Amino acid sequence: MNDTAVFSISGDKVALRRELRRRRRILSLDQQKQAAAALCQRLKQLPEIRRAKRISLYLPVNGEIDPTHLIPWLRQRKVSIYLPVLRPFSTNRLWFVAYHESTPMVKNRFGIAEPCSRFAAERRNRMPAWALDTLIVPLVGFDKQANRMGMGGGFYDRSLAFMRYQGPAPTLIGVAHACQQVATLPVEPWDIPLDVVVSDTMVIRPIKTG
Ligand SMILES: Nc1nc2c(c(=O)[nH]1)N(C=O)[C@@H](CNc1ccc(C(=O)N[C@@H](CCC(=O)O)C(=O)O)cc1)CN2
Ligand SMILES: Nc1ncnc2c1ncn2[C@@H]1O[C@H](COP(=O)(O)OP(=O)(O)OP(=O)(O)O)[C@@H](O)[C@H]1O
Repeated sequence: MNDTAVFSISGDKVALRRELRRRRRILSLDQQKQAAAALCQRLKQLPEIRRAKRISLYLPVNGEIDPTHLIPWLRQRKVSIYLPVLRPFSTNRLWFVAYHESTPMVKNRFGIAEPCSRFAAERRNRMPAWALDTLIVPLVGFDKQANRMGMGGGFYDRSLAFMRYQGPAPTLIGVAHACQQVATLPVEPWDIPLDVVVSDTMVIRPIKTG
């Protein structure tokens, strides 16, 4: 199962990322659908989701596990939903922009749908990350300590760097397919730790030390 341990020992993040992205991309439509349903079942049970009033999630691409089944449920519960938007004039940082039924959408430079720039530019349509209750973060890989690997742009790490300091902080929930688990991932100094990882088959919380 964890046949990629060899990659993490060698520290070859680029090769590991490529392999993990391949794994999720080759899942069949049926496997994708089942995984999304199982993921959302688990997410709905989590206290960090049930008590949240402001949540960010993402629109999946290229085999990413799909958290959007949560949307009707969240809307029913009057939870405000936000999407990550590539922040203009800023290196690899995100804005979190309101996602209503009527939010005008465009594709960003990675081909991911996001609220259009005119909508996102209006401050009233955005929420600073510290004011969100919970972020659902897309993972490329994770390990049993809930360490994460993302797309490699450092978007989430940069946008959440404020969490190193005292102050209000959202709960971070990483999500991925079970096949994206590896034995151990290298932890980088800039990595912001997740509170929990949820896949279609399990919920992993890091063992707290210190
Ligand atoms: N669905 C989704 N939305 C998201 C993220 C994500 O991981 N998933 N992000 C999380 O950070 C941000 C976008 N980050 C990204 C970082 C790198 C690449 C990337 O490397 N894409 C190409 C390169 C193609 C190109 O340059 O056009 C690739 O897939 O090889 C894509 C998105 C914000 N929105
Ligand atoms: N707070 C930060 N300030 C400046 N650079 C950062 C910060 N966080 C991460 N980076 C840079 O971003 C790059 C990508 O980091 P990494 O490989 O950990 O991405 P990732 O965590 O997989 O991506 P993402 O956060 O988008 O999911 C690294 O070169 C790193 O130096």
